[in-house]
Amino acid sequence: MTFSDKFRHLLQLDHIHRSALSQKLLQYNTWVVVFYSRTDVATVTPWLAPIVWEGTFEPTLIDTIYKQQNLTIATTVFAVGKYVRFLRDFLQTAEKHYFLGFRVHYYIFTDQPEAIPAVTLAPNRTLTPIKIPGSSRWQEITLRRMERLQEIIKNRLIFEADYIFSLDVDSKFHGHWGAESLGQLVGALHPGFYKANRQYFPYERRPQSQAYIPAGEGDYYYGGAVIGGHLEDVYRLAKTCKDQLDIDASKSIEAAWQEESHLNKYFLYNKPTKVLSPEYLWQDVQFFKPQEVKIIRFTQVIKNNAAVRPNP
Ligand SMILES: CC(=O)N[C@H]1[C@@H](OP(=O)(O)OP(=O)(O)OC[C@H]2O[C@@H](n3ccc(=O)[nH]c3=O)[C@H](O)[C@@H]2O)O[C@H](CO)[C@H](O)[C@@H]1O
Ligand SMILES: [Mn+2]
Repeated sequence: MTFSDKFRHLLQLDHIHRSALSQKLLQYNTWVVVFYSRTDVATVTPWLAPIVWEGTFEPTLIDTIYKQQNLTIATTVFAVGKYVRFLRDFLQTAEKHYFLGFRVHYYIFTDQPEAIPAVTLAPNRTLTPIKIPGSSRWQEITLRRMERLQEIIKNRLIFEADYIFSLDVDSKFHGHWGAESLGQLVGALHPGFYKANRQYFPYERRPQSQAYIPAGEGDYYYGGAVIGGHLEDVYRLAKTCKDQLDIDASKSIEAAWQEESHLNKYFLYNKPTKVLSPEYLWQDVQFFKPQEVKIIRFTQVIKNNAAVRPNP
């Protein structure tokens, strides 16, 4: 193909994409787009990453744009021991709200593949069970996710997906979660601390830990239940956190909130390019819904820790 052939080909492609898009893009009023904003919450970080709140974006528009790219969203979920009981609700509600119309590939890490419920998935959506050993400590299960995550991205997902989300299984979807959440590196504001002064963030405060964040530092407190982004970026995050967790383990120190503490340390020095508001990480225990939260999209269900965890 000569240069001019290639150029003509690109122009044709561009034309096809534009005409396919234009119909859908015209489906809403332009004034809505021009005035889309919120004044009651911060919608951008000091490093100009969007903070995704309801009312700051047009879901159909964003989904339409990203659908042109024919993306696959890998979604990794751990369900070890008694946590397999959360899978049915997680999957059933994900099929109602999560990346509808996109190719989604769930990877379920579990010690009991036979206990994965048969949930009907929409076309273009698949589920792969991955057998891993159980553990007698819940802390070990949650922090080992980083190791598994970097392994599976390197060995498998780079061939199978474009973006990844790692999500807690003790959760349910209640509202739209689509392409507005995509970005190079994505974190979610923990619902318990998004209005707190950073001196109250439960960062790891012991200098002996690799997750240590000194007083007077820190942007936000991110929840460990939602991590997302491009495969390469999440690989770097998972690999770094795994290495830091190993160093801590060799000194017999476990950070205050296990991998969540290391995640917060990582995000302090590697800023997310997009931040999800607590709409994307709510907790049913917080039954009071403040005014700024217009919609709850994904929430941690109430669980009896003593009944589901292998240890206190
Ligand atoms: C809302 C939020 O940000 N939650 C974080 C928080 O507590 P959580 O109370 O949400 O932690 P959790 O008990 O839900 O454990 C995190 C996840 O590990 C998996 N799991 C855990 C135990 C088990 O026996 N089997 C099993 O499969 C499962 O996918 C679960 O969703 O702190 C944890 C680390 O301490 C994680 O960072 C969680 O993401
Ligand atoms: Mn959880």
